[in-house]
Amino acid sequence: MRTAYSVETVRNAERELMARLPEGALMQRAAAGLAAACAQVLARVAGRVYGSRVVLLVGSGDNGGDALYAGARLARRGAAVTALLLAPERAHAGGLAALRRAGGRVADAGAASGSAGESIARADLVVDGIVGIGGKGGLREAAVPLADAAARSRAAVVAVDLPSGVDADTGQVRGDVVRADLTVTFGTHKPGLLIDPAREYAGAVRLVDIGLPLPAEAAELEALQHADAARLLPVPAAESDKYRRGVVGIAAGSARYPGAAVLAVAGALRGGAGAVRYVGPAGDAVIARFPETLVSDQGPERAGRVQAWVVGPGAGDDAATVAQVLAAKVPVLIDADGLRLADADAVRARTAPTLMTPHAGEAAALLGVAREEVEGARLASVRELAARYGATVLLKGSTTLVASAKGGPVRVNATGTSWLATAGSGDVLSGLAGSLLAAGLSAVDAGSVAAYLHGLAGRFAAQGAPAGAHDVAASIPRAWRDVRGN
Ligand SMILES: NC(=O)C1=CN([C@@H]2O[C@H](COP(=O)(O)OP(=O)(O)OC[C@H]3O[C@@H](n4cnc5c(N)ncnc54)[C@H](OP(=O)(O)O)[C@@H]3O)[C@@H](O)[C@H]2O)[C@@H](O)CC1
Ligand SMILES: Nc1ncnc2c1ncn2[C@@H]1O[C@H](COP(=O)(O)OP(=O)(O)O)[C@@H](O)[C@H]1O
Ligand SMILES: [K+]
Repeated sequence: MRTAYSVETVRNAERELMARLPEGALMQRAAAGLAAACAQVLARVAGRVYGSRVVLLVGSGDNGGDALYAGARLARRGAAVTALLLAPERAHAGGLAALRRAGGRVADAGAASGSAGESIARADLVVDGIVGIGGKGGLREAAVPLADAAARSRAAVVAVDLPSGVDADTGQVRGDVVRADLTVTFGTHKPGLLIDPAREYAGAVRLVDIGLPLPAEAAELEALQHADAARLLPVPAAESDKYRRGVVGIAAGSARYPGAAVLAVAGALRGGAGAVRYVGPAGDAVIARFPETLVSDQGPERAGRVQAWVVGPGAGDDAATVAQVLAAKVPVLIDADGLRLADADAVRARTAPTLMTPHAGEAAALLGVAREEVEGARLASVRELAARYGATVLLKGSTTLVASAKGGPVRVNATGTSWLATAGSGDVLSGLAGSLLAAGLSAVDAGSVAAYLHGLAGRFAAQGAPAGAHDVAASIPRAWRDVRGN
């Protein structure tokens, strides 16, 4: 499991560790890891470190200190290193001395603004040490021209700890920020490195272990890795039969949107339940495509036993079906139209697990805010929804988040691809997650494993070219095999 911790937790761990270590030791660990990563980047973009041109953007805190010490290491290996100081009188004194000793140049970024831009334009590598976890808000005015010059330059940009200006704890981006090709982060991932919009500015992320003592239960975010997903996948045993594997009920589709039913069933059939029951007006379309589906034209109450329900994709205005499903004593996944039609009190009153799967627009409607507000503050939004509804909430998007009403770390999924932004792919996800619920996974596990498989399936289906939602569903088995290593 990959984890991310809040700035406050990182600071506490830093204090605890610093008390046991000689002064400056932590920063040296960070700088060593940073310099090694920079050397690899230089080998790629300039052929080698010796003779390459490196510009350090140095703010007034320890983030700038990391950049200066790493710059000193690169200078000792023969790189021409120039540090541009945003606040010369407050730049990290030890780092500055080390850089000078190693033969690096130092300039005042403000006084030399024209030549600062030129050195950035000619650089092979720009190291962004403007601000890290001590930052508030977007970049300050003085730093903006440096970030702009770095964005225009051909140089690779390596961010120290975080791309300067992003919010470490929330992933929010207010105003200007640095766009990095690589972020070298210390001790732990920060939430902003895993959640959009900030994640997008971090580029690839490399974690340098500096020995921070971080308690597992204090994590803000968790991201499943292959081994975690593999452990959670419901795999049938010799004594399994279709009922023991779980039956998932899909109450979806309408005369207007029969395709949503077909796609939800397509996802459900690949999710690990032993059987898929469909109720609703799109039975003919479902059977024509998937003859293995158990189709009923009765409502959910009379459809026969299921271990979990999915309700809502393409449901139109069928509030009665949503209400019937919510009254069921089994886990329920509510998606799409179902989110609009579900009575909030009925959701809160449920005793079996509930998993709601809104995209940002649907989440905004439920919260009564503008869509941009949800997109800019995804972590707070998903937590707020989970608390309001007393349910597990999976917020879809480029980084999908899954929050439990009980609190605890929020799961973040990073397997997706923007090719998944295609009509109907959310229907596939809801069927897939419903199937995992029926197979016995908790709501958080079902949601996060489904997002994990769905993201991988999207990659396999697309491989750099457009794919339809049915292609995504058809690639789910490949995602399973990939996760299980066979
Ligand atoms: N924690 C750890 O374990 C370890 C941490 N380490 C490193 O320390 C870093 C944290 O250092 P830090 O605490 O000195 O804060 P930092 O990020 O340099 O920023 C503070 C400075 O930025 C300024 N500033 C603020 N907002 C700004 C903005 N929007 N735009 C521009 N400037 C802004 C602010 O100015 P002020 O408000 O004081 O005027 C202040 O001077 C951390 O990210 C990591 O790199 C590693 O060395 C080893 C282990
Ligand atoms: N830019 C993106 N990057 C990665 N995944 C995305 C992106 N945009 C959308 N997705 C994923 O695609 C799916 C779209 O679902 P949804 O918005 O419900 O679409 P629909 O209602 O058409 O099925 C979700 O799983 C979402 O997480
Ligand atoms: K930075």
